[in-house]
Order: sequence, then structure tokens, then C-alpha cells
Amino acid sequence: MDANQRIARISAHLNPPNLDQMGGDGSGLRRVGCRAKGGSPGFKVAILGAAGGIGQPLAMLMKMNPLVSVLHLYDVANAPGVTADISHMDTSAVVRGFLGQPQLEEALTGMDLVIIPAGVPRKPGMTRDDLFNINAGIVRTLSEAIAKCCPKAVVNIISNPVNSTVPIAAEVFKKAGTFDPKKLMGVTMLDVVRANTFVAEVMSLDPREVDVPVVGGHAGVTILPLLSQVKPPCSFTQKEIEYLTDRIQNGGTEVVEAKAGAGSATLSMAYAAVKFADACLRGLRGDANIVECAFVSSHVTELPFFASKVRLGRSGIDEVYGLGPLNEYERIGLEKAKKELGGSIEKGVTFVKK
Ligand SMILES: NC(=O)c1ccc[n+]([C@@H]2O[C@H](COP(=O)([O-])OP(=O)(O)OC[C@H]3O[C@@H](n4cnc5c(N)ncnc54)[C@H](O)[C@@H]3O)[C@@H](O)[C@H]2O)c1
Ligand SMILES: O=C(O)C[C@H](O)C(=O)O
Repeated sequence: MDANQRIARISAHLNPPNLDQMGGDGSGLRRVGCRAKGGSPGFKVAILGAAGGIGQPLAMLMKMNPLVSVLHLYDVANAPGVTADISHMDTSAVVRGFLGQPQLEEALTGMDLVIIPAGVPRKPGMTRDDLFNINAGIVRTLSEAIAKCCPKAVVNIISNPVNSTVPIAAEVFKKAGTFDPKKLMGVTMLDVVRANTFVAEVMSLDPREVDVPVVGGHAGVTILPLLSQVKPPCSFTQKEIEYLTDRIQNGGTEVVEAKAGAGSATLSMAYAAVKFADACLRGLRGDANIVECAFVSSHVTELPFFASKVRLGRSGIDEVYGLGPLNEYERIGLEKAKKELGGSIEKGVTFVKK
């Protein structure tokens, strides 16, 4: 191939002939595509909401993941710019951008894993449930497209309120006849990441060595750290237990208040999302003993969804683990968590059924 042919080949990828027909919102913005040589037989991953506060660092970190061969970045705004930027990274994943609803189906077709951080974040004084009115509709629309275009993909939902958005996605998939409880996961990894960090601080440990199971859900009292099951085993005073439980349950609010109106956790969330997505991909690859906490379809309690440890495998979730022995403090916490969680799950289910 001579120099002119090589340049023509690259230009063809940056300006595929059908771009203008695909101009999502009629704005004239072009879908950006970039093909690196790569060659690794990795997984195809789509991020929906890829131009947002979480979406951008998440896209960057997924582009660095050697398990990813194709990375689709979808958003209703700014997808071309983020895609052009990320696509210059010299890692092997091929990056393509998709802008607006008309390009959603193409963004999803053929994907193995779909990660959803689309939606509005909290401002100080708001609860995660205050986001329901806007984010419920966004997650419903995106889930409908997933059911149509990649019904066998593993789906990681980040959009809040997770306690309701996961039941919304499940209801949409049930309606479409595509629901597979092994494939749908609410991302609660940030609660685990925070718990590991805060426990390490209190016990003067390396956070990378600490493993705190966090069960229940992803809002206030539904976030239930099981400090009696921390690894390495730790002996906490009652004061330390109360301090840690409160800090873990309110870690999100701590960031929302510090950002003072500029949004909620984005960087630590992108880190947590990539940690969880990487675990899903290693499970899909067939690696053994991949165990993480997630908010999933569950029989662990009487509620239809609950966060607990799950084993990830070739088909998504291979096993949902029970809670293990709880102490009295955790049993009381569990009752409070279930009470709030039941209402949030019901709200999500009703939203789709109504
Ligand atoms: N699960 C968790 O632990 C966790 C942690 C942090 C934040 N969150 C939640 O993640 C969500 C996103 O937070 P953020 O800080 O990135 O917000 P953001 O406003 O910075 O970004 C959201 C992105 O979603 C896009 N978007 C809006 N509607 C869309 C649609 N219909 N389709 C595709 N994209 C759409 C926006 O254009 C924007 O780029 C919020 O709901 C937030 O509460 C969850
Ligand atoms: O707190 C929020 O609103 C965002 C997220 O759920 C978090 O835990 O940081």
C-alpha cells in the first residue's frame, strides 16, 4: 500500500460515506470513528452517557482496558468530541462515537457489555430518589433499545436511583421477553470502594488489602456495610462501627456537598465502574472466582432485588451469595434497608407497568 492509499484508508474511517445521513440531531455533527490496528479478540463495550462527568473518565479507562476490542461511546450531546479525543489514545480498542437517539441502535448492535451512566446527578439537598422523574424515563428508553439490539449483553446500570432504575430495566426486558436475571446488574461498587478506603484509614491498613462486603442497595440506609465480615478480620469499637457505617452510607452526599452544585462523584465512580466492568469481562472470558457486590435480581431476602456478593462468569452472574452471619447491629440495619428498598423497587416496577 502506498502513502496515498494509507491516508485514504484512515480518512475513510474518520469520514465514512454515510455519516451525514446518520447526523443524529440534524446538527451536522459527524459520527466519529477510529480504527486502530489492535488485533486482540476482546469484548465489545458500549457506554451510554459517555460524554458526562462519569462517562468521560469511564471511556478513557475502558479504552485502556486490554479486554476491550471495540468501544462505542453514545450520548445525546458532545459524543463526537469525546470520541475524537479518546480515539487518539494509543491502546488497541477501536473507538466509535454515536450522537442522539437515531444512532442509539447502531451504538448497541453486537455489544457484549453495556454500561449506563446516562442521566442527571444530584445537587446539595437532593436525595437520589429526587432524580427519579428524569432518570427513570432515560433508563427506560435505553433499556428498550438494549432489548431490541443486544438482548444478550451484560448490562451495568449506574444511573440513579439505582434502587429503582434496575427494576425499571428488568421490567422493560420482561415486557420485551428478553429478561435474563444473570445479565442485569446495578453498580454498587463505589460503596465497596469507599468502604475499603474508610476502613483502611481507621485501621491503618493498605486499602488494596481490605475487602468490605456492602449489601442492600445504593441510597442512604439501604447501603449496608457488613463490618463483621471485613477481610482481613478487624475488631472495631462500637464508635468506629457507627462512624464507618454513617460515612459509607453518606459518602455520596459528602461528595455532592463538596462539589457544591457542580454534580456528584464522577472520578471515583468511573474508577469503581471500570473495576466492576473489568470483573464482568473477566467473568465472560471464563476466569474463575470473580466475586463482587452488585444490586441484582435476588432470592437472598424477600425482595426481588438486593445487593450482595455475586460470582461473575461466562453467562453474567453465575451465583448470588447469601449474606452470611450478621451481628445484631447489622440485623437492625438490614430491616431498615429492606423497608426503604421495597418502596424504591416497587416505584420502578410501577413506572414501567403503569
Ligand atoms: N451508581 C453509583 O454509584 C453512582 C455514582 C455516581 C453517580 N451516579 C449517577 O450517574 C448518573 C450520571 O452522573 P454524571 O455525574 O455523569 O452526570 P452528568 O450530567 O455529568 O452526565 C450525564 C450524561 O448523560 C447524558 N444523557 C442525558 N440523557 C441521556 C440519554 N437519554 N441518553 C444518553 N445519554 C444521556 C448527558 O448528555 C450527560 O453527558 C447520575 O444519575 C448519578 O446520580 C451513580
Ligand atoms: O450520591 C450521589 O448522588 C451519586 C452516587 O450515588 C454516589 O454514591 O456518589
